[in-house]
Amino acid sequence: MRIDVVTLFPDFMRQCAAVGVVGRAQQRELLQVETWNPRDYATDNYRTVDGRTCGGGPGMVMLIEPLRSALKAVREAAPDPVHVIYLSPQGARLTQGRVEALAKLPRIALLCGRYEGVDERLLAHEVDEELSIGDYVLSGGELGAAVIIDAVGRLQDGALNDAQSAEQDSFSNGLLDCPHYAKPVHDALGDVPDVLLSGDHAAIRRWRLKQSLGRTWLRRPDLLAQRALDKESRALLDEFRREHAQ
Ligand SMILES: CN(C)c1ccccc1CNc1ccc(C(N)=O)cn1
Repeated sequence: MRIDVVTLFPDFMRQCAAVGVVGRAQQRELLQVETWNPRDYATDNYRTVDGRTCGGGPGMVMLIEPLRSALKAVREAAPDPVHVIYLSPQGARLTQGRVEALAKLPRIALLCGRYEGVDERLLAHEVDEELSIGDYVLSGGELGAAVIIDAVGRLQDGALNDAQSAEQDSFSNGLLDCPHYAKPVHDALGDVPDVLLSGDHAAIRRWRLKQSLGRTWLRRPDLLAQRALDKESRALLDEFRREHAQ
C-alpha cells in the first residue's frame, strides 16, 4: 500500500512512519509513505501557502493552488487511483472498521491542514473523504495523518508477526481488550490470575472473553450496544455482571 502525505512538515511525518511496526513495514516494502510539501508548489518568490480569510476574521486559510499542484503531483507519481482524505474536526469519526477498509486500498493520500484549514473549494473538488481522529482541536492534521498511517500500516499483510497478530486486537472484535500480565507470577503489586497459569487454553480463552465483555460493559456500554452477542458471550457477561454486583 502507498500513502502520500501532503504536509508543511514532511520531516515530522517521515519520522512518524519510520519507527516500529510501520517503519519495518516500509523496510519490508509492505507499505510506502511519501511526503509532499505544498510550499514546494507555491509559485511566488515567498513560497506563500496561506491567504487572508475572505469575509474577515482571525487567522489564515491554506491556498488552493499549492495544494492543487501538490495533489496533481501525487496522482501522477503512481498509476493507481488515489483516495484523498482530509483530516479535520469536521470529518467523520475514524473507527477501526473504517481503518480496516482503508487498509485494503492500493493508495490513499492524506491532506494535512494547518492555520484555520483549507479553502473549501479545494475540498469540494479534490477531497474524497473528511475524517476526524476525535472531538478535539489540534494545530494541524499531521497527528491525524500519523494515526491513520499507523492504524492502516500495521494491518498490511506481514507487518505484524504472529506474536502481535491483529486478529486479537481490542476493537477488532468490537470489544475492549482483556487484561494482560507478564512474569513475575507473584509481585508486590499482586498475583497473576490462576487461570492464566493453568495451561487450560479453553478456560483461558473463556476468561479473556469474559474480561473483555465485562470491561466493555463497564467502560464502553455504547460499544456493547452495537454488537450482537452469541450464547456463550451472553452467559459470560451475565456471570461477570453477577460477580460485579456482589
Ligand atoms: C487548525 N484546525 C483546527 C483545523 C481546521 C480545519 C482542518 C484542519 C485543521 C487542523 N487541525 C485539526 C485537524 C484534525 C483534527 C481531528 N480532530 O482529527 C483536529 N484538528
